Amino acid sequence: MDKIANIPAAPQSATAPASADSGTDLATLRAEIDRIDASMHALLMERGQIIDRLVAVKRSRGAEGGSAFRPAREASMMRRLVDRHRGILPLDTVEGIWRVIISTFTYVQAPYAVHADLASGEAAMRDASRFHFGFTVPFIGHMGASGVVAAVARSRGDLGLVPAFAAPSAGAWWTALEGEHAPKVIARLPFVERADHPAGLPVFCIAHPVTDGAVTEVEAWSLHVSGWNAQAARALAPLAEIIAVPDRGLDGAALLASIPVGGTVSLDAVLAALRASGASVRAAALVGSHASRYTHQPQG
Ligand SMILES: O=C(O)C(=O)C[C@]1(C(=O)O)C=C[C@@H](O)C=C1
Repeated sequence: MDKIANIPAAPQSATAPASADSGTDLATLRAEIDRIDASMHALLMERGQIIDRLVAVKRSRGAEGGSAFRPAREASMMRRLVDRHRGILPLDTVEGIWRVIISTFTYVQAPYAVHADLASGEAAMRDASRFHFGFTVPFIGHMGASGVVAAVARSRGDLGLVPAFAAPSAGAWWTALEGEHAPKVIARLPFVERADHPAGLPVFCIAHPVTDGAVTEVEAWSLHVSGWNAQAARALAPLAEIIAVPDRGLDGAALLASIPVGGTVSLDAVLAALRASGASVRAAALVGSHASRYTHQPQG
């Protein structure tokens, strides 16, 4: 390993743009590419050694088993990566490479599977899962969000992916996250959004709650509302992102409300707006949290 890592630095001339008449021949440039590839590979292997040490430190601190996925850390890494990226390599590629690196190093720390709800369309969900978690992590499809939540609940450290929008037949799947020991929303993907994201399906990532490394920039609240009406829906729209499905038992609706923490709108403001529009809130339960949605603004 040390031998491989010991790669001579690039000569200054090699980093300058080459023109056809610069005298630099193809063989020299290919030697540079080989040197860089070997260097990147060595760095990945070195990253693996650091992960070994990180696992030892986590164990010595009594980290519980389960998933090694740390959403706060990953959100911050992905934001920094896309913000510093420059050059001709497409951002989608850079992001995809790092998603595979991080997710696979998460997997080698503690194997996990990704359970995905395919009911709203398999292709986009499969793309999202493979983009964010790579091909080494097993992918298990389910026809419906409730199967995903149940599989995650049964597992030690598996992740679940459910569309983060009102999917026609999904029902109020988030109510299964209400119990104290139930899985919770721990992330919303993609970490970095943009209009033409190659795996841009918005998904909630569900897992047994992480005690360290959780991110609470946006809270996900399950609300049971009776007297749900069009005025209530209009009143909430500017306050919070809402998924609402009819709840016939209550003559109302079950809502999943995503409310930014420390912002201008609080849960109380959402509840007050519901009451002011004639609805009444029967129950409210925190069913998880995730990082703020982060939109990448392309340079230039
Ligand atoms: O930082 C950690 O706790 C890690 O486990 C390392 C690492 C990574 O490969 O960079 C892997 C998994 C986590 O989700 C975050 C980051």
